[in-house]
Amino acid sequence: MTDMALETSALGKRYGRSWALQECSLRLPTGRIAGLVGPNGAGKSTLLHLAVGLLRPDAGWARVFGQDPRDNTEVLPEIGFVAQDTPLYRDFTVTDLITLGGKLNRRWDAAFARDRIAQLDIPFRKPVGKLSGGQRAQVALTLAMAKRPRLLLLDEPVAALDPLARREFMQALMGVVSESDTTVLLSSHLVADLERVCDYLIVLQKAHVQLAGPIDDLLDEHRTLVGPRTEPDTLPGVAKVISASHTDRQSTLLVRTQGPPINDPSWTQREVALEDLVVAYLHAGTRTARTVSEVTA
Ligand SMILES: Nc1ncnc2c1ncn2[C@@H]1O[C@H](COP(=O)(O)OP(=O)(O)OP(=O)(O)O)[C@@H](O)[C@H]1O
Repeated sequence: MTDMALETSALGKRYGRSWALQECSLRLPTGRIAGLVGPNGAGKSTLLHLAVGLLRPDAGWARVFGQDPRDNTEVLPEIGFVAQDTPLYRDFTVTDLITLGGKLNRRWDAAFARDRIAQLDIPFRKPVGKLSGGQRAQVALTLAMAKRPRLLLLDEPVAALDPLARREFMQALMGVVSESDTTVLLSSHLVADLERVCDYLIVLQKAHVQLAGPIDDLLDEHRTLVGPRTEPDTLPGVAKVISASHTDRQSTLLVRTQGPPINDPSWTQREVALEDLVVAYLHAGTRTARTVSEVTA
């Protein structure tokens, strides 16, 4: 029995001559709520589709709870997936979809689905196509959860929602997850939303994983240093300079630390905000287009 909900090794997917995802090695432990962040075209949907077995890798492998989702249909009931734009049968009512879910899924908690839709005050008898975007997103999440999956993959579930609906959706997601032992991987462009609910982060840029790990560890391992203008190749206690900006007199560095604490008095140290960390790695990714960090479990 593995304690990894999702594990990939050198995973890659190519369209023609372009890699949509390349050399992706990740280990997402069970019980995490992980955010997958990256700009348009970074490879987020591709990774999620590979994880659910909807795409075949051109390199490497993906395993969900230790099994290849393409070869092992037994693992599919363990995975709930809500694709981008929450595609649902638009002429079906919520009641129809709950009934359909019962016919298509081995393990199906219709009572949970009905209770949650009633709590959210979403009409059961209206065609789904006539619901608001926020209501449709909630219906899609409810149906995915009614499957009682052990891994829930959500591709930009809040993209269509206004800020209030977004916040409500994220709170609902946290509530639902805290009542079960579901591992969640959700993609979004909005780091602030992810920060509120996620305890694990994966940053993708140009088909490559730039950074991955538990958010607390990532924040612990990085510092902003402000000091006299310099362009240092090495600094004691620094594994890597991720980003640097300079004025005439002063340099500001975002660094990944290593080993003993940095105690050079010429540098003032600050903790790093998650958004700044993500932005620094995305900029670093545009410069190198290669992985700049090993992936930590
Ligand atoms: N079916 C396809 N055929 C050809 N290229 C594709 C296909 N699907 C994705 N791509 C390309 O693969 C790359 C990664 O796309 P992907 O949809 O995974 O990115 P994403 O990070 O989810 O983007 P977004 O935030 O815009 O949804 C992009 O360059 C995209 O154009």
